[in-house]
Amino acid sequence: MRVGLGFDVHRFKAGRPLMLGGIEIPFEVGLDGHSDADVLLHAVMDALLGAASLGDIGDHFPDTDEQYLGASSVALLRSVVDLIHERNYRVGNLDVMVLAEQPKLAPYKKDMIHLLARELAVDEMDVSIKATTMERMGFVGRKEGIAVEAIVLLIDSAKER
Ligand SMILES: Nc1ccn([C@@H]2O[C@H](COP(=O)(O)O)[C@@H](O)[C@H]2O)c(=O)n1
Ligand SMILES: C[C@@]1(CO)OP(=O)(O)OP(=O)(O)OC[C@H]1O
Repeated sequence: MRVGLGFDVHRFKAGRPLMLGGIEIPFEVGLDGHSDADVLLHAVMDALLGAASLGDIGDHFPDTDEQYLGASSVALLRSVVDLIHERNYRVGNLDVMVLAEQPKLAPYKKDMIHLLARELAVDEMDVSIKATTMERMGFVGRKEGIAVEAIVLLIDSAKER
């Protein structure tokens, strides 16, 4: 078994949709980024890549490459999951912590869990998404952006046979 840690931060930006966990969330601003800026999926990808010692998302999808301009993070996640499966790993479980003063994410967690379970090929019980404010402290507390931490367990399928 191998464990991986992911962390990402994106700044709020007006005029963009807010993509989080593959879901478009109704909110007054979105997040800035080269891709669709789905900070939650970015942290999940880094956790998966980290668990497999495959670098980070910047190594795989450089923000200097035009092909990733406006890219769907769900599409990027699919290629990361393919890499993981090619190396005979399967996901054991995923735990995500979203740090966001706004918006309230509770109504959207079920949809995010459904999407992540489908993309990671695991049961919904193996995906956990939690959210917290920063009690108005720091950049999250000032509503400048959203930060996400993710931790994932990979299981070596070859060793299970
Ligand atoms: N963006 C957020 C932040 C928090 N929640 C939910 O509210 C609970 C209380 O948050 P505190 O930061 O005040 O402890 C938290 O446990 C989450 O259930 C949320 O949905 N979206
Ligand atoms: C996803 C990529 C590539 O489009 O761009 P961003 O959306 O800016 O995201 P970030 O987490 O800053 O870094 C990874 C990038 O290479």
